[in-house]
Amino acid sequence: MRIVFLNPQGNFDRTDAYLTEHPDFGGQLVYVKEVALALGRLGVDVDIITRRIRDPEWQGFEQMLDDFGQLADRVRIVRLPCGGDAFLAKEALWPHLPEMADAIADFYADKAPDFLTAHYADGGYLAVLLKARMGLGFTFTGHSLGAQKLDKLISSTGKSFESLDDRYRFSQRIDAERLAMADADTIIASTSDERMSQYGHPLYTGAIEPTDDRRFRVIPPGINSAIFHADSSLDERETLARLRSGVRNPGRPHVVVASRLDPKKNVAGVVEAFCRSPELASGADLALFVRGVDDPWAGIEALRADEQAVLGPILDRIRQAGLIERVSFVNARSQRELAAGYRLFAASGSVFALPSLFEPFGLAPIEAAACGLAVVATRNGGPSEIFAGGAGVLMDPEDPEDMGRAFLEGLDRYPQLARAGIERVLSTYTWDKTAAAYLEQIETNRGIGVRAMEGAVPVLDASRRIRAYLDKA
Ligand SMILES: O=c1ccn([C@@H]2O[C@H](COP(=O)(O)OP(=O)(O)O[C@H]3O[C@H](CO)[C@@H](O)[C@H](O)[C@H]3O)[C@@H](O)[C@H]2O)c(=O)[nH]1
Ligand SMILES: O=P(O)(O)OC[C@H]1O[C@](O)(CO)[C@@H](O)[C@@H]1O
Repeated sequence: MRIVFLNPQGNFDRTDAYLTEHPDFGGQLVYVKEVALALGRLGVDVDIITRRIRDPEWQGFEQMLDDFGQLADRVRIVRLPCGGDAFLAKEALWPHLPEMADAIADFYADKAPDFLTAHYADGGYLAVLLKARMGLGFTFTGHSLGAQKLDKLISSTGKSFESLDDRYRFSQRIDAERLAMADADTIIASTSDERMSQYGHPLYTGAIEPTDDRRFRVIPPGINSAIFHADSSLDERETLARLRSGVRNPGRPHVVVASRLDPKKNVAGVVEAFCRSPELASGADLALFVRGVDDPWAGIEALRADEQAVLGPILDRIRQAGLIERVSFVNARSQRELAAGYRLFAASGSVFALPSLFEPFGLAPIEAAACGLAVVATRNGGPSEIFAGGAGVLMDPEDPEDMGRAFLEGLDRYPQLARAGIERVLSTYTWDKTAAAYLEQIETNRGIGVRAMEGAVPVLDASRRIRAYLDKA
């Protein structure tokens, strides 16, 4: 059997060269790669279809056919044209997806694959186009849906829909999501909370009914336990020395943050909570993993403009609070270094903070928990289900007082939380389980036959629907 993963946004290479360096290279990439590799281990042939990029700034994505090396001989990376050679942000891909659908149909002209799995709104839209054209069934995994992002950006920035739409293309994204939800054979959600609350958003009414059991399958993602584990005995001395060199007070417990510098990840919220709580600042230091710069106090020009726009005010706030000596910056260059850094901080009883305004699932906190950190996470989204029953502490990411309280509780109860977190992650979140569940679902779907598509694929434009929703709200 050959299963295709549709993830047009680009990237995928043997060395994970740009993981988390660009805003479009995050957890979804890790997810697609890990599930694809795990399906390969189950004996399935897998193609990850993605954008071909020929850009001197983003080298390594030029070849059409590639793979992940000897350990994954069943998994191919297939890079096809979509909107020219230059790297493009995901929001710029919409007009080019029909071109990519043509290229995919040509690529499989001699032998069609057996099933598609589509990722994010853009992969979902591609699947809708391919199903109409090639009669292939598909699963849709949203990863993150536009409606929640729109809500949070409107409430946190006060910007108009028009200006946000201009930047984030919600009109295209939300329509693409609606089409993918309506047309998918199965929608894969990471948690029941994601299924009910995210797919239940009023902007998806009419496209999907979240209580319809026939349309959903909840499949939790996983962690790579060869990387994220609590055994520090194998960590390389040089890596540890480099990571430790950025830490001002290595023996103290820390509040650790490792998120992309994206406003919705709300790193500034943790900094605000830390600066406001003398009790917290007297009991712990703050450690911020910021990839791409060793010492931000010496300058942040190496970061992209949008990252500088997030980090600049954070530095100002720390300076203004007189807490420079209490904040460490760590530059982890890969997931292996990130995991070694987590273990370093776990040794001093530290907590991992996930302060996102909204987090659809959250691989970062389960990876941190597997390395022995106690988790304090946003109550908005997946973490409320992942860490239910006391495996972590939940907080309101928009309330610095509540965040301060949650961090103190996490530090105070470190031994118990760290133990409960590891148990929860190891018993529930493995990529092999994720892949086995995908395979089972795909085999079931193939047995049933492909759901018929109703009507033609319309032009993507949800702007009237979104305006009507916002007027009502
Ligand atoms: O310096 C770093 C920091 C992070 N990471 C990795 O980046 C990923 C981040 O993933 P996640 O915490 O899940 O966040 P997003 O990148 O925002 O991923 C999206 O997609 C994920 C998979 O569906 C969901 O879990 C998220 O909620 C959703 O926002 C993790 O695997 C990290 O190990 C690195 O490799 N290096
Ligand atoms: O902020 P958004 O657009 O909801 O994006 C979240 C998505 O962004 C990415 O980080 C990059 O596309 C994905 O990994 C994730 O699914």
